[in-house]
Amino acid sequence: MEKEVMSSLKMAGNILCSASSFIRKCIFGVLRVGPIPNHIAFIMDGNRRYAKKQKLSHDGAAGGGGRYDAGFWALMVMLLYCQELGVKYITAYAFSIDNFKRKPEEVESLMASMLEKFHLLDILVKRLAVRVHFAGNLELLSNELRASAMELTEATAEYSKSVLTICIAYTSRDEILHAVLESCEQKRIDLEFDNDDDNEIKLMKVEKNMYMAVAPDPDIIIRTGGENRLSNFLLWQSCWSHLHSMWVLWPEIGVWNLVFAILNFQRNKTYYLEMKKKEKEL
Ligand SMILES: CC(C)=CCC/C(C)=C/CC/C(C)=C/COP(=O)(O)OP(=O)(O)O
Repeated sequence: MEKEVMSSLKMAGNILCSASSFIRKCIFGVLRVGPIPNHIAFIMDGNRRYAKKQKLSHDGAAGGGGRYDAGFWALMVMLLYCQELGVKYITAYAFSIDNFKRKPEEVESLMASMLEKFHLLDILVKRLAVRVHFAGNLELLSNELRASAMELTEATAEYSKSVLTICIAYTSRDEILHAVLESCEQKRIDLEFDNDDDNEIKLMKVEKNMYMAVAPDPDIIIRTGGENRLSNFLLWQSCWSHLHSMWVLWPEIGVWNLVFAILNFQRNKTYYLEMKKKEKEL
């Protein structure tokens, strides 16, 4: 009897699974009629609130890193959906320089959790042909974590199906400062800069020194957790991005949230293009 119940349950599960993947494929097909973003960036907010809700360790004590497990898997699921949709670039704000100001035991457990996740990523991204890139001031990380990040970057350098950029020890102001200082240094040794360049060319040369230079500007920035701020994330790159904030906590983000964000982007883009066209006609 128990065996029969189990096999019926399994069968029901399979039917549900294939039905939901069929529905997802249909919805994605409809989405593809409109413009599909080339780059989506995520501000993954709400991990601690989720841990609290689930009564997971959220006080930074031993094992506190476990609270980011669900968040990590949510990112992997988003990566899969983006691949299926044809979104090539995915960027995740994993740890800001300001996060170093959290309680030391919390920072420590988060860093230990990151290291564990990098090992997992190493297996997952190779299967999915994803190139991993790290954006941020990696000098601020422990030697072990930095070495692991660099290994992952090198090991996936040849993949090109998608590009996953993990912003770690990152703030946008730090990135801009870094790019400007690098550019000044290049100008000092007269490497690339020409005083007669027009501003567009100068901007491009500064942009080349950004941590995010591997990716085009994001089309959509999705922030979970209900806040509407950019919190020092991609300030330079977001000047034409569609900002989409949602109340859902990051580990709870699902396919419908992504679909809704893309639909909003498509509506916004059509509106923006129409405005531009009208501007030209005037
Ligand atoms: C390898 C890799 C990319 C791993 C990703 C792991 C992950 C989900 C990191 C998020 C880290 C973080 C500080 C999120 C903000 O939520 P919060 O802690 O501020 O939560 P709150 O908004 O509820 O306070």
